[in-house]
Amino acid sequence: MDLFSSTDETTNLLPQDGIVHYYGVVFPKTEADRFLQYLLEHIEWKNDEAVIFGKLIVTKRKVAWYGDRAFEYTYSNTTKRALPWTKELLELKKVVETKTGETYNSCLLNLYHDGSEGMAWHSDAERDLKKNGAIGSLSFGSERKFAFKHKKSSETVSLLLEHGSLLVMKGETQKHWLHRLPPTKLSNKPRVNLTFRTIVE
Ligand SMILES: O=C(O)CCC(=O)C(=O)O
Ligand SMILES: [Fe+2]
Repeated sequence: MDLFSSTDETTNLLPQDGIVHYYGVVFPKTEADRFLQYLLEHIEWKNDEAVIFGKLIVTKRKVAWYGDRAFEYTYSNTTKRALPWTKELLELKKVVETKTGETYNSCLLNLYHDGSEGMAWHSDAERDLKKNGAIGSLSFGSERKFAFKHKKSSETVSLLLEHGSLLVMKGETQKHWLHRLPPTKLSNKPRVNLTFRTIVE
């Protein structure tokens, strides 16, 4: 047995101040291909908007938000309302809940059309999110690098998020670490990411 395999769910990728587990590929290729196609075609993709220094910024990356109820969720100074789950999203949620041993009541989806689109350093610790709640992240499509940076020491940890893979961030990860999806010249294909979260009211 490979003792330090990154797909071993007991291996914490962070050296301290948080917990990140990479489960590797959790869907067979044909199933992952089918989910990618479904997500590209049937999710209600919208341009992501942010208000930065009072200016409205519209990103190329597209987003969608689904949940148990029509939750309102605020980030980057804009408010979004969750859509009701689809059958397929509930199927994916079930897989993430079973594998991670956690429950979730909402999901933020991101569509990166190609490697020119990414997401800048941030942490997911908005007011609406459960404090230290687990975030389960599924990736479909183009394989992309994902990186963590410690807020104080600037230490970084990075990994590749494969087609059909699962990652979980939990404990104090959001409090102490930033994460990002760097843009890359290595990809000209789309990627869809789903982050399952817990919203508190
Ligand atoms: O695309 C990813 O893998 C990460 C997305 C992310 O960090 C987020 O939605 O907050
Ligand atoms: Fe994030």
